[in-house]
Amino acid sequence: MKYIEKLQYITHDIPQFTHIEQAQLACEAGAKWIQYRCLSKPDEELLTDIHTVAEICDDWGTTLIVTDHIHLNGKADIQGFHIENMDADFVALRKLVGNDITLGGSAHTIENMIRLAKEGADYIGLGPFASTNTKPNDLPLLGIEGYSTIMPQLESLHITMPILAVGGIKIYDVETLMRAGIYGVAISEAIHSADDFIEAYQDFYDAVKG
Ligand SMILES: Cc1ncc(COP(=O)(O)OP(=O)(O)O)c(N)n1
Ligand SMILES: Cc1nc(C(=O)O)sc1CCOP(=O)(O)O
Ligand SMILES: [Mg+2]
Repeated sequence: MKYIEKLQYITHDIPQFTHIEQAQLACEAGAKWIQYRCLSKPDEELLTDIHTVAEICDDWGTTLIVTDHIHLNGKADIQGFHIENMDADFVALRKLVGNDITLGGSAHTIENMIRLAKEGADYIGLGPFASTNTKPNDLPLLGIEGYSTIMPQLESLHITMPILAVGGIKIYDVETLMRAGIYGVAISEAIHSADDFIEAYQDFYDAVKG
């Protein structure tokens, strides 16, 4: 099983910080895992951004995951991809990228999770926990009840891969989520919209590590 970090910072298109600035701030705060999530730029601009983010991550010993854009594999120093498409064929994706690249998938239900586990994803982002401005969607919110129901079901199915909660998580939610048995959390807004980015990241870090 690959090592997966418990706190993942997801970059976002926001006016106050570029993706590169977010990566720099997160690394300065101690981030060991960054997911570069930019769905608005053409490949050439993406690669320019990603090369710089990869250099920052390399300097700080931070893992760089890119959301989607798996066709960029091999074109920059990227350690893995988080695939948004719930119907993606992870067996085919694994064949494409090989075993060394981390592949994460999104899930909303236990059925999604069983399929991702069978198809060899390395971790699962399970959400949305609560409503979020980062990715508004119509999906039912899982809330703490959702995680408390799903985690024991996974255990009884002997699915042991890391499960990260995602979507609208605030600092005061982390302790209860960890108690529900999740492995970690993936956060964007509560960090990038905080008065102090670095302090907010570090508060999440402390909460996740317990
Ligand atoms: C760790 C992690 N978990 C979940 C997501 C969000 O995935 P999803 O909502 O499927 O992605 P988008 O459609 O919003 O791109 C994530 N990015 N990371
Ligand atoms: C990319 C993404 N998708 C989500 C979903 O729930 O589908 S949450 C998310 C980003 C993280 O959320 P936040 O900014 O609220 O921490
Ligand atoms: Mg999605």
